[in-house]
Amino acid sequence: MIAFEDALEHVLVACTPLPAERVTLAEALGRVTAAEIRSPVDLPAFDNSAMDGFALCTQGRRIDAGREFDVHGEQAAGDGLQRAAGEGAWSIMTGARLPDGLDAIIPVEQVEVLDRADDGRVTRMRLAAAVEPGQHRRRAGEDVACGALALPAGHWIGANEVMLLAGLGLAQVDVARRPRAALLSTGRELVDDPAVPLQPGQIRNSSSPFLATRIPAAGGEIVLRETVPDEPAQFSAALERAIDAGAELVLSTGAVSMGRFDFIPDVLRERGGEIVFHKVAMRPGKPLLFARLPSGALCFGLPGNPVSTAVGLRLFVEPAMRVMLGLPREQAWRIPLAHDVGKKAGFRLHQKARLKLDARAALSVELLAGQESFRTRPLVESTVWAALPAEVDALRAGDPVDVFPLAHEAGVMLGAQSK
Ligand SMILES: Nc1nc2c(c(=O)[nH]1)N[C@H]1C(S)=C(S)[C@@H](COP(=O)(O)OP(=O)(O)OC[C@H]3O[C@@H](n4cnc5c(N)ncnc54)[C@H](O)[C@@H]3O)O[C@H]1N2
Ligand code: MOO
Repeated sequence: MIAFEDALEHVLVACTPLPAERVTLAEALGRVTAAEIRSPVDLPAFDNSAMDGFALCTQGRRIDAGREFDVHGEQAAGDGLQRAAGEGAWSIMTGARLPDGLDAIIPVEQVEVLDRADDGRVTRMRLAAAVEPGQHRRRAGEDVACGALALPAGHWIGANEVMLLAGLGLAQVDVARRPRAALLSTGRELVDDPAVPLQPGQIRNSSSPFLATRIPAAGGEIVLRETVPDEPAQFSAALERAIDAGAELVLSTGAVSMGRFDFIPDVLRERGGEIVFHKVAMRPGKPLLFARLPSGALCFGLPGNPVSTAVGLRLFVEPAMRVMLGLPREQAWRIPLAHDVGKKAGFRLHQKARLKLDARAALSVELLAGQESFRTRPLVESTVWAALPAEVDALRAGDPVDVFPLAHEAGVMLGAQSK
């Protein structure tokens, strides 16, 4: 049995970053930048107004309240080049290009209208407040200057990144290719089709839909998904189909423990696989197996209990995917325990947990009731995994523990994702 930290290290060193591919911006959500992206343009592209109001030329000096101006023109968002001549003001809308020669905007609420044309346009106004040079002007390139870093390499692309890249007019992005994963559920008790009634002793396959949901969300692509009975020959054939489908990650569930039908290690060895480790000093998920096939594919034998499968995915497979995607190594959050905990020394525990705020808004982590690995209901109350170190046999309220968000990509929200 290997320590969790050593096991994870074995997994991380076995992974290599994947090559880049070019995708459209519409396809870029949930991908990772393969190279830094520098802005090809100034954003905003031109000096423009932050307010609906009147644009003026201050000539670098404050203009006092009370001054009166003729209004010479009107500039709305979308209007093109205009040159302001003379002393006058221009009516201007938010986002409109500043006419050349003008540098400051006074909001419409801060003027007194003195005269209007027949069509309602203001033709003369008085300042009801002073105007500072450059006020309410948004300068070209003030958000992102041409040539400046828009996104670093190894950066997860979420909705905010899509907004930025769309604003820069980038139609395509170079991203890391998605790791290709095969999902092989083992167990003759499993029924995939919810329309098929269960026979005595059968259960629904809940882990396969879970993995099929998480893998694409985590940045991967599923190239094969099968359920095989407890037959080594059938598992071996499914493994071959996985390799033929180009799988770089093979995730199996079940059949890695001590039972008579726990054939995964033998089949992997028969196929020339190297078992890197089998059994980790952790709970749940102790029987976890990690192997490398001659094709280079990495095999994760996830233990069958659904929560063990989820822990194996989150704490081993997702970190592996991060290396393949070129993301930086994850750093656990350190959060104080909300209460005392007793445990047996020797095993690291990954506990269903949730973050909470006390009356003074201090953050702590609370372990949920129902930690057994067959209990899936508490997972829907959980927001994080809390890791209790192997060596300790008790922890006190307030002791900081490692905490992982349920999804690795959710760590983006704490700003930990950029190199
Ligand atoms: N004598 C021992 N027995 C067990 C040990 C042990 O050390 N000694 N370890 C236990 C632990 S820990 C776990 S975890 C399980 C892991 O067993 P396997 O990986 O071999 O998984 P199975 O036996 O095939 O299944 C375990 C359990 O999970 C259910 N299952 C399996 N696949 C699915 C699925 N896709 N969806 C929903 N549920 C699934 C399966 O029906 C079993 O109930 O072994 C312990 N035993
Ligand atoms: O992984 Mo096992 O769940 O520790 O029951």
